[in-house]
Amino acid sequence: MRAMSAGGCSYQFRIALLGDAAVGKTSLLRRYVAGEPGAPEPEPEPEWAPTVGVEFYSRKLQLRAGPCVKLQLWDTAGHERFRCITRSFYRNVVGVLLVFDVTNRKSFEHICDWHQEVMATQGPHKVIFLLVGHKSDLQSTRCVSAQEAEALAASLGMAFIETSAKNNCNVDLAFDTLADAIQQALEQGDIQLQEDWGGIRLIHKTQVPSGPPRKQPPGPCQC
Ligand SMILES: Nc1nc2c(ncn2[C@@H]2O[C@H](COP(=O)(O)OP(=O)(O)OP(=O)(O)O)[C@@H](O)[C@H]2O)c(=O)[nH]1
Repeated sequence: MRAMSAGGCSYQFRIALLGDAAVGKTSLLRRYVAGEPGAPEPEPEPEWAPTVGVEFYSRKLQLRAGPCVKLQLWDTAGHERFRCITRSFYRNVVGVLLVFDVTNRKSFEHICDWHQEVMATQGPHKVIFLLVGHKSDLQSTRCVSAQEAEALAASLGMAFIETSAKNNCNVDLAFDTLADAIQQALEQGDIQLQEDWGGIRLIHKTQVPSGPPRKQPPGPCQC
């Protein structure tokens, strides 16, 4: 199925960011949301405060394949004490960014546990994952190489991207890549729209051709 719309969005994709506490999930999301054309000036960076439960963000995105989608973005707390709250959200997402900090080996080692958590609670719907190695600006204290992260991503059947909220490196690329993969899975029938599932929602049914697809991104930065 393929729906298109003139001005509004065709679909809403619900996406969650998961990973250990303090890996940078909130910073990555805030950077992404602040990058939307016409978005208000970002608030000054607050002192670091852990996320409590789940916080919600959204951004519109013109997909490479044509349609405009609304991404509903769920920022989950990484701390164990919020796990029973965050776990209840996994069933209703179509995409997950699994985030670790390239300077924190434990956060990388816990990626399989995060993946397993989602797989165990996801229900009948397919979830598209992306592995994100965050804080790539901190090269001198890095302790997870891109090669090992790529190998892990390949073994789990997902792509891998390194990002930095501080340098604004690959932030848009990470979300674009995940959204494009979801759209592709939808077009190929690997994911289906279902009334009782909030992972993907059809929000415009008008069959009016959409505008031109967005320009190709310049490619990943090498930070
Ligand atoms: N150097 C560097 N620091 C970052 C980056 N992104 C986030 N940080 C810092 O990492 C710390 C944790 O960031 P958060 O975004 O709050 O982490 P989180 O994963 O949302 O944490 P929880 O809400 O506890 O799960 C903060 O001090 C941020 O300033 C980055 O790209 N580079």
